[in-house]
Amino acid sequence: MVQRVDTIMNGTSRVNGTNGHHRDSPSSRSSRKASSPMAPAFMTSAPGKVIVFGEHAVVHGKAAMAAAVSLRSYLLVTTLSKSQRTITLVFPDIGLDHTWNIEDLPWHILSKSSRKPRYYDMITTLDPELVEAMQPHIEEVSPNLNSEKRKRHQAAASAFLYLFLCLSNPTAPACIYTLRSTLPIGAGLGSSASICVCISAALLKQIHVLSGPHQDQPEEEVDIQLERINKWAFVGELCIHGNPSGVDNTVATRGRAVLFRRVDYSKPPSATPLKDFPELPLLLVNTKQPRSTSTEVAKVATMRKKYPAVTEATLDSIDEVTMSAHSLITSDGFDPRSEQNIEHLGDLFRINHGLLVSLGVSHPKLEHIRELVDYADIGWTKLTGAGGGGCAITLLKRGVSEQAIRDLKDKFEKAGFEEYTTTLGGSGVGILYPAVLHNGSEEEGGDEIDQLKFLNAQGEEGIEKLVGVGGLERRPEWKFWH
Ligand SMILES: Nc1ncnc2c1ncn2[C@@H]1O[C@H](COP(=O)(O)OP(=O)(O)O)[C@@H](O)[C@H]1O
Ligand SMILES: C[C@@](O)(CCOP(=O)(O)O)CC(=O)O
Repeated sequence: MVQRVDTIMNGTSRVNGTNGHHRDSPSSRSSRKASSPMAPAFMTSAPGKVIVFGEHAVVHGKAAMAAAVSLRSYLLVTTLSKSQRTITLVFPDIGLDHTWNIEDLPWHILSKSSRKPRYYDMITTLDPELVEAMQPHIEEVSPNLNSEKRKRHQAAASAFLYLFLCLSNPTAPACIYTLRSTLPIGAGLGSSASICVCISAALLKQIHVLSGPHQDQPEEEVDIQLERINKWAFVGELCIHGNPSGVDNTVATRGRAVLFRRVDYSKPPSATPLKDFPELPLLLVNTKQPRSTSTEVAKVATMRKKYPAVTEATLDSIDEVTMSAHSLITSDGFDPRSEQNIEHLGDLFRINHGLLVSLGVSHPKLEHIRELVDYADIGWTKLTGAGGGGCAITLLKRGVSEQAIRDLKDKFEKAGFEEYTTTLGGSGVGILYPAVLHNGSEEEGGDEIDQLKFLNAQGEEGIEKLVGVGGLERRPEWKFWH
């Protein structure tokens, strides 16, 4: 590990924010040799997701239905002065702060032309030699933490470093990558995918291979940019999870809601956008029981090995549930206000959850949420995401009284659970370039979002207010590929 020198934390003099843009006088422009200006600070952002139907089965080629949530991750990229040759990750949500010397990184592995992937390649597996060459640089990340925290740090650092090595080069500008998220980490809401999308979009932007987003961008061009971001986010997910289906990064990239299926991992998945995804009366509750997606996914793989026929039949049943829900919500007469339609979806929630229980990926705390809802008799509950802890979603029956919901929420609170207010089906990946908002002030250049302000923003509301996008905010300076 190298000592971090002169970063934005201990002085802004060498940091190139937008307000630090060189403004040369005409005479200095003509007398000085032209040099490429430093890039302004910029931000990327991507949402988390809820899987409404089909988690785990989707890893084995079955369908899943998922929608973006308004909780999001945000990455601020700050370029340092040219005299510096370091990249720094500042990920305060997990307490990670690490610096690498760019020149020390294992570029030699990628110097063979057949090895270095191109930014437009489709990568479906990690290069074992590159993973091995990265190991010493990953092992130096937070070596003194307990194993659980170290794993978290090293997983996030691996995803970043793998993408950086593939997409960047030894002459890359020194940078600080500061990441914050309003998503709970490791709770089934796709936090890892959302950070991978932020990282992928930022690195692709830095090597100038993303066009737009801009108004009137043709649909096919929009699609190419989104696929480019999504493909590399999937590679980041491979580093964190080992065996991701790709549904999380697809929703985090594209936003809205999708019906997703990946049968052949060497080919792109099919992701059908669900236009007009209904506004469902949902409660989203976190057990706060930590767990890891890769452990839960491995449990199902073990079940499949031990009991192939039974497990395959269970996964097929989940597929049937997802497709039945898809037929229902895309049918002409579907109305989320109809008692009958909601009851039909509720039955599918219950069946899907039961099948996940039988795969061994529930947790007593998830069952406690389900019990509380069942006792109150006001809805249907299923786990969402990998399970083993994390979050559950409850679909509320029509006509449930406010009081009954309040009583239930009290019980959740007493049990130590946390409820989130979020809307489904929001925007996917977005970019704020440069990281400046025009807050109605007349000052030249607007208000720059610098690292200090970003690190000091308090909670979900503080972050959204500062960066100008999320559940409560939608500033026009943010651009999305739609
Ligand atoms: N805000 C964040 N900051 C840094 N790393 C993060 C953040 N969110 C997620 N991660 C990375 O993703 C991992 C969680 O991934 P995972 O177990 O799949 O949970 P989830 O269901 O939330 O995606 C963390 O251990 C960490 O490495
Ligand atoms: C269990 C799974 O279907 C979803 C995992 O979601 P999350 O990482 O718990 O947010 C795995 C996957 O699709 O890659």
